[in-house]
Amino acid sequence: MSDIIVAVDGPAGSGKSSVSKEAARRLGFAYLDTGAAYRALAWHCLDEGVDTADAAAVAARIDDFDYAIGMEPDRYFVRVGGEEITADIREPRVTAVVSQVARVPEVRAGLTALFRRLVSEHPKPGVIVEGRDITTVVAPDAPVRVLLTASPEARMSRRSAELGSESTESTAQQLASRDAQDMRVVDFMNAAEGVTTLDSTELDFEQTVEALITIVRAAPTA
Ligand SMILES: Nc1ncnc2c1ncn2[C@@H]1O[C@H](COP(=O)(O)OP(=O)(O)O)[C@@H](O)[C@H]1O
Ligand SMILES: Nc1ccn([C@@H]2O[C@H](COP(=O)(O)OP(=O)(O)O)[C@@H](O)[C@H]2O)c(=O)n1
Repeated sequence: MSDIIVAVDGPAGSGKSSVSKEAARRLGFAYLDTGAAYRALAWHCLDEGVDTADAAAVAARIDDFDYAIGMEPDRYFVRVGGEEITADIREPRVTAVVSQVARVPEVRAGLTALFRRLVSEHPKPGVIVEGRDITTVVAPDAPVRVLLTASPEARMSRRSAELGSESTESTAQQLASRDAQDMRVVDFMNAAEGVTTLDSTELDFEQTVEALITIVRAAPTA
């Protein structure tokens, strides 16, 4: 059982994955990227020829979804049915349909149960769990809950720098449209009661990691 659960939510490109992974590494904690599971299920649907716009067809895939994820910050991997798909789930064709998969209630219920099991089974002294609904749905009782934000301009320029090849304009459009679709399901733009907002717009990567670690260390149970 992980003692300290650190819940981190925020919009696309705010730095959730990279900052959470590095903070977990320095704290000796595990790290759970929940977006990877939604991406992996979307990849699986595409692989099986399932129409991702068909909610019932997508929901039918959740019960036998054979998913594995690395929660060691230095040994991150994603597998479905034993096949390693760590890089595949970041492909634009997956990113384009992941919000359709994530809006299906049966998918959210199934993956939420999976995340809670993974968090409870991990042997590290703590775990940082990042996504969109961790502070509100997956782990609302976590002793540390953070909303990681950044201005739309900062998020878009970070994401387009990361993707390199695509034009900044199309990256910005895709990011904004995915956030808008995701916001219909769960609010990750406004901090829920008791959630600390960490705005990284004016912080570099190192400063953001340090700020998150400071919040974790200041928590009563940490
Ligand atoms: N504070 C920051 N300043 C500059 N770049 C950052 C900062 N935080 C994260 N990044 C970079 O921005 C990109 C997007 O971060 P990522 O962790 O993938 O975001 P998210 O998981 O929220 O979508 C990555 O290349 C990451 O290294
Ligand atoms: N807790 C979560 C995490 C991700 N998601 C969905 O999964 C998608 C991919 O999440 P991600 O964290 O990999 O996205 P990025 O912000 O890293 O691009 C999001 O666009 C949401 O549709 C979700 O619904 N709930």
